[in-house]
Amino acid sequence: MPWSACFMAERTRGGSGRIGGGRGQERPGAATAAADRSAWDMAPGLDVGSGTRDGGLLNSYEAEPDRVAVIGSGNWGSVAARLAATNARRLPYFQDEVRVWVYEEKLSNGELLSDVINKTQENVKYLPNVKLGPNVVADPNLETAVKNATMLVFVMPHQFIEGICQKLKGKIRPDAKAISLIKGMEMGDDGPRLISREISEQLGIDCSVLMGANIANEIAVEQFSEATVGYRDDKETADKWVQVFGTPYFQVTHVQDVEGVELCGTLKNIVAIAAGLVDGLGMGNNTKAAIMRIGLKEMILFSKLLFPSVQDATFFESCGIADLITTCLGGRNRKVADAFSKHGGKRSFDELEVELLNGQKLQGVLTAKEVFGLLKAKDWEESFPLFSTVHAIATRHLPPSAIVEYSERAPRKIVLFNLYNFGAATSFPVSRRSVSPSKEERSVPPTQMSPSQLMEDARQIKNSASI
Ligand SMILES: NC(=O)c1ccc[n+]([C@@H]2O[C@H](COP(=O)([O-])OP(=O)(O)OC[C@H]3O[C@@H](n4cnc5c(N)ncnc54)[C@H](O)[C@@H]3O)[C@@H](O)[C@H]2O)c1
Ligand SMILES: O=P(O)(O)OC[C@H](O)CO
Repeated sequence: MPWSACFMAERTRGGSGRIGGGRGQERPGAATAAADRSAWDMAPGLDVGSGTRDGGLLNSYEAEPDRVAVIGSGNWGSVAARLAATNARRLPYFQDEVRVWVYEEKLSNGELLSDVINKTQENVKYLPNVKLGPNVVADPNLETAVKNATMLVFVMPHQFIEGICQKLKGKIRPDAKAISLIKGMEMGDDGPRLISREISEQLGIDCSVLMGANIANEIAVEQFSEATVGYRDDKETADKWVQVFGTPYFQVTHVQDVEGVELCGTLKNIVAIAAGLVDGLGMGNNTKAAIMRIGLKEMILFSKLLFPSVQDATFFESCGIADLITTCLGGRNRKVADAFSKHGGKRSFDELEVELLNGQKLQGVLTAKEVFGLLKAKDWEESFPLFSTVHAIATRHLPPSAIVEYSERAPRKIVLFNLYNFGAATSFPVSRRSVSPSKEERSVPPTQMSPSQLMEDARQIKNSASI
């Protein structure tokens, strides 16, 4: 795609977004290492994103350039650091250094990962053969990694976020802004909690999200991609996040729908597991497209049941349909589910994750479990046959083939009622005996989560699913 076309594009829904405008400047005195610089890096005079063009951002940064810290250094964390470092070098309103917190580990040659990153500018374990940039500093100490940072980028597997937030309490600037690149959610005693909410509540700071069709290895080699920033009400900060990450090859827009954007990124991982399962079964494109369609429908319904404010249009941004497609075609969730399926469900996801991903982590299996916990609590399973079946397969209560046998047409209640009320099913196939749920189980979801139209949609899905 020619960059000129990108520059002309009107980008931001509900904003004044425009690509181009030509105010971008090389930061005076910025570290330069021509060998490490992309064409974009070398191109002062171009700017990207949807932020205020004519001095707005620059003026607001004159007092103190922002300092970006990246918390997490896996596959995507390393690419996020590379993007932020590129922009920190070239834009005057960012401090040059981008510090990255590294979960320290010893490599097979005995060296520490953070030492190697600092020596080679390369995350040899999680993003080999890609230079992160001369201004990236790897720091295994969480406290010093975030010291004085005004912009905190959270990017790690979601299961670790709670512990990290605990450690960060009292260590960050109270005026810091956060963004979560984490695709996942948590189930607390009080119900589901999005990761951005967890960060916000634990640390008392604003937290936006960035999600999109973003297979990290492709962005690392600067193939054209898009992403969506979701923000709550602080558009100025959303503009800044666009400046932190946007490049001509990584087009970032923003929408005022933080929950919608985050739930897209979170839920698509469950659908990707389903897509991998059908791949492993040797099924073709039609089957995978059907899985993606059903999955998208469940993503929309689930998101709106949880947050009625979620906007339909969000599902058509990069964070929605585009991420669903790329993950189902080429992501890690798909890859491991494919292997699980090929092994007939005899080897666990945990085992295959270790074998296939070299320390990288899946999010889909855990997310399916967390989402299923809520479906069960609300008696929503029948309205979410694909999500429920993925969980039953991943926990090896159904065979991989159940993904096509049960998605959107089978008596999910039977399977899951058996699973949770009478102990786990031990052999396949699962009986189709009808089991009536109790009165309590039939109770409708709480009214604050179920606008009448949504519940009507849910009822329609439910009816079409029953046999
Ligand atoms: N990789 C991608 O293509 C991609 C793209 C978009 C979003 N994401 C999302 O970004 C998030 C982070 O994924 P990633 O790809 O950067 O990571 P990853 O899966 O590549 O790597 C796992 C990371 O977890 C760290 N880790 C291991 N044990 C830990 C612990 N106890 N505490 C803290 N950290 C620990 C490892 O050091 C490593 O940095 C996930 O939510 C993922 O869904 C990933
Ligand atoms: O590799 P996955 O399955 O974790 O997906 C990666 C990204 O989320 C794709 O946008």
